[in-house]
Amino acid sequence: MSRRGGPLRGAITVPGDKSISHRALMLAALAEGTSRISGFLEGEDTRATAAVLAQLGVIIETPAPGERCVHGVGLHGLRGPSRPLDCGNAGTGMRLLAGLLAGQAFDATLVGDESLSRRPMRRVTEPLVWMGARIDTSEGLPPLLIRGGRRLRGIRYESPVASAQVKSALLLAGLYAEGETEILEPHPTRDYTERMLSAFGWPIRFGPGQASLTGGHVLQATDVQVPADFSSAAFFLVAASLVPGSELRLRGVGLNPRRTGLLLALKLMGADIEVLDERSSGGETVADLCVRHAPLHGIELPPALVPDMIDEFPALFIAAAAAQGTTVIRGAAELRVKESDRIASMAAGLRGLGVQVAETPDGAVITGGPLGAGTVQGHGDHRVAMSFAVAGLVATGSGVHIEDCRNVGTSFPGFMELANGCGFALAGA
Ligand SMILES: O=C(O)C1=C[C@@H](OP(=O)(O)O)[C@@H](O)[C@H](O)C1
Ligand SMILES: C=C(OP(=O)(O)O)C(=O)O
Repeated sequence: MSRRGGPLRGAITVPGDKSISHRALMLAALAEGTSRISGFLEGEDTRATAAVLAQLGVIIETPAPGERCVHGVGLHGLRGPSRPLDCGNAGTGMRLLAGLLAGQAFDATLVGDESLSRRPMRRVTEPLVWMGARIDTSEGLPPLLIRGGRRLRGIRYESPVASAQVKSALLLAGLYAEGETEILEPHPTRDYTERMLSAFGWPIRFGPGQASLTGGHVLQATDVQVPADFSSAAFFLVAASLVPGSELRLRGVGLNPRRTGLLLALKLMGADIEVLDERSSGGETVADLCVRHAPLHGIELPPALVPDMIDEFPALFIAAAAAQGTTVIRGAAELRVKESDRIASMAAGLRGLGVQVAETPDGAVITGGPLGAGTVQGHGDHRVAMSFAVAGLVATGSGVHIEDCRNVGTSFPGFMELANGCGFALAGA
């Protein structure tokens, strides 16, 4: 249940970046030597990836919360698992591991929860098969049975979908392939895999929308400092923009340009967000973000921003609903194949709060106005649930009751405590 609270004030640090945490574990596992990861996201998704790697014989210690010490086994040191490997709710975990496992000597099966079991995997299995992998699926959905002992060869792949998960899966398979693996994207996506491969000493060429590497090198252990996750910061950027009197500082947020589309979108809507103390940490730009309340107005979202804010749409839907005027979102059909169909989930929830939303196949038209009280479905989707927690801050009357919101810990453990600590009024069931 989320109700109107006080203005949002203070300085907070949201948990570590999910994308970087998954990748750090995987590359550290395949490296020679011991890598230390700090700022690691203690979320269910990234812990599932750690558990999968442990099942493959990698020793991963937890010296303290948010820290991991990974004893790398080298590129060919993983051990075949005796049971299916459970990726939980994590699309990133399953798709990247599919690439990593395609080049192993053993068979492995990747499984996931109910939501992950509905998500499309053909986008990775098809190009992996072109590289020589053998993967059995039913209708392109999990589980994925990945056969070992295959000889992979590099391919040049023009991906039809702007997806860092597809790109990363192929790059990980490319570590095991003969010759060059090259991926071209229709729109540049987050380049964490490329940057991290380079930090682990693997030669790689990459630029916006393109990455290539050859097999036959070695990953050398290194330490990884994970910045705070922009996608988790996003809920607070919207919340503090909406609640009068708010002034909130978000510390050490990762500002990879392929992640910060929401910052630009909110600024176009009139938000007051200052980027302070910009610095470099572990090869990524991080900064503090200071957000103050400001009246927001609707916009036509530039479609070019879509891939740079793909996980922030649920939060944007709330900003648009509380803004003055109409917001038009196009070119975001990918939202339909996330943890839930995020266009449908957000539209249905907002309509339940009295907001006018017209769904389109690849977006929505949202007419801003007052938000009423009501019950909404979280659809077991962490970002949908947290977005409606933000909606509760500006809803009238008894606030917003959110059902099916148990897995917020997928990406944001401790959300409720952190949010209540800076002015939210969230209560558990
Ligand atoms: O590579 C990654 O870490 C991610 C890529 C994006 O997915 P797609 O590759 O499907 O766009 C994003 O939605 C997901 O949360 C994390
Ligand atoms: C889509 C997301 O993650 P994943 O694809 O890893 O499940 C997300 O965190 O919003």
